[in-house]
Amino acid sequence: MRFLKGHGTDNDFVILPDPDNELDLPPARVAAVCDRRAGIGADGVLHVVRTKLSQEVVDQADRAEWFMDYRNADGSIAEMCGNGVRVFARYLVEAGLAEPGEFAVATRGGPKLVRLAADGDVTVDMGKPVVLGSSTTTVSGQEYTGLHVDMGNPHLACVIGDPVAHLDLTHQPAFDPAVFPNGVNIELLNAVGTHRALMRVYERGSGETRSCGTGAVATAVAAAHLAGEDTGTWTVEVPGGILTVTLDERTSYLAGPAAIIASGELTL
Ligand SMILES: N[C@@H](CCC[C@H](N)C(=O)O)C(=O)O
Repeated sequence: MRFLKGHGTDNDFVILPDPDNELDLPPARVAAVCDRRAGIGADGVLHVVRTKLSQEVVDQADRAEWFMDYRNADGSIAEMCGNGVRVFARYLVEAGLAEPGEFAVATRGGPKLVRLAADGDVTVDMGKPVVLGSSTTTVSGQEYTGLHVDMGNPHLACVIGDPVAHLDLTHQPAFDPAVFPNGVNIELLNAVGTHRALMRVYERGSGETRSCGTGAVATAVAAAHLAGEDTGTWTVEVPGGILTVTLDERTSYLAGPAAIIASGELTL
């Protein structure tokens, strides 16, 4: 079957076009595709399906023609992926499946409005982040406290004093399963200067990745909280590049580059 490969600030995805929702994608198959040695290699899969043909999101069919059925690298299902939806939008336009400009994409976290700019950036309206309190994580024996932020998917965003560049994120950081029964994406960040943060992330279902869009918004929320602010624009620097997050009274926006870099045939 045909596949494409794309990324947004090095958060990389295998795109599987399947308009009629005919593909069987058990976790082991997704994990095989995402394997960086024996497969194509990716942080996740963007399964492209017509919204009206997916029972899960058929109620969004009047808003969005296409459903981003997102899977993590281990094959688990996630509600939302901020970089994924930006790459998904880029794919739809390049494939002639959507008109350039503004349109909605169906996700398990609800329909997301995306906008493609002439400079190559893709912006997505991520909705209003929901802060649900605080919790802790432990990385290499060091405990950090952060904000529990719901972006459709769960996040724990911790502003820390230690330089994020020095953290060892090769292992799953510990977290409280009573707070996060379905797992959590963990962002560690340094707030630097005005409205700028350096972020690293350990993603649920994928391990450390070089970027995470929902995580960048959670990071901006945590940095804003630290500064005693609710609104504004934050630059979030991740190992894979730079994302821009805007928080306003009603919603949040995530902006950054998104590219399709390869296509081919895959033997599943
Ligand atoms: N990289 C994504 C988030 C992907 C899903 C996440 N791992 C989860 O399980 O919630 C992003 O850009 O937001």
